[in-house]
Amino acid sequence: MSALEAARIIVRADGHLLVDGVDVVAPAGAVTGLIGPNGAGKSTLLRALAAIERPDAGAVRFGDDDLLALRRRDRARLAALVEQDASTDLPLTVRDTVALGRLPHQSVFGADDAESARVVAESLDAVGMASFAERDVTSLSGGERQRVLLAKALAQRTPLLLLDEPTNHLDIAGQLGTLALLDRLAASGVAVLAALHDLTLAAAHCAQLVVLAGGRVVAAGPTREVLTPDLVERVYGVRAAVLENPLTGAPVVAFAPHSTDQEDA
Ligand SMILES: Nc1ncnc2c1ncn2[C@@H]1O[C@H](COP(=O)(O)OP(=O)(O)OP(=O)(O)O)[C@@H](O)[C@H]1O
Repeated sequence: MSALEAARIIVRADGHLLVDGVDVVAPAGAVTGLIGPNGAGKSTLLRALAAIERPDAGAVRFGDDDLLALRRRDRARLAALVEQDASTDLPLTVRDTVALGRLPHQSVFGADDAESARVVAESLDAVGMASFAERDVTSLSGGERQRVLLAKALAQRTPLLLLDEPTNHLDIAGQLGTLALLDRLAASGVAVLAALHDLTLAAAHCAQLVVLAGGRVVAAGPTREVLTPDLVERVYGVRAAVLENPLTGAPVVAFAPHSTDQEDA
């Protein structure tokens, strides 16, 4: 099984250094969390890893493949990116939107239509959107749209899945369902790298974390080692305690409100 291995990634825009020499490893069979404050560079990094916007320097490998050197179609068979709040302005049905994820696998002769239809149906089912298949995608709520975009990435059937805030807009059941789905994909051998804001969700589902701040990796490694009160205070400027979820034993992050921060210190 292959791992995503990105080294010394640099992204500049308009004279600003947005990603500054970042190394990331995301192994197959695990969900790796990418965390960090607003503006840390998470989305920029994910877009660079997927070569949506090519990095100015650095290497992105998946197993034996150099992702930056591959043709777009070949890369799209290896890596899928679910972008944050990606627009779904095309007036397509939900089914046809998800079917776009099959394009990298389709021959010009269209001989795999039945297979594609099956994968699209399975992908919609996996995100609980099967009953929306004929709806116009522009009529969906934010959370429904988010699920459809995830289904489109699932339909790509890639061994590497990159996700930018996949729980955005989702209610708590949707958030837990999405993370459970990522767990299942990882268990089937997929390498999953997900930018997440909710530290408790990240702690419960990610075997390892990469912490980004100011375009740099400030910590990386096994979640229980990385996610400490000190790290949270250093990176987010918020006082925190890492507790144990009484239902699961997983870490739960509790925060001190900003207003009492100084008095209690
Ligand atoms: N063209 C640009 N010129 C200058 N700065 C930019 C440009 N594009 C993005 N940025 C800045 O780069 C930084 C990283 O943005 P990015 O969207 O990658 O952060 P993020 O970690 O995903 O944040 P969030 O958690 O808010 O989604 C931000 O401060 C953003 O304002």
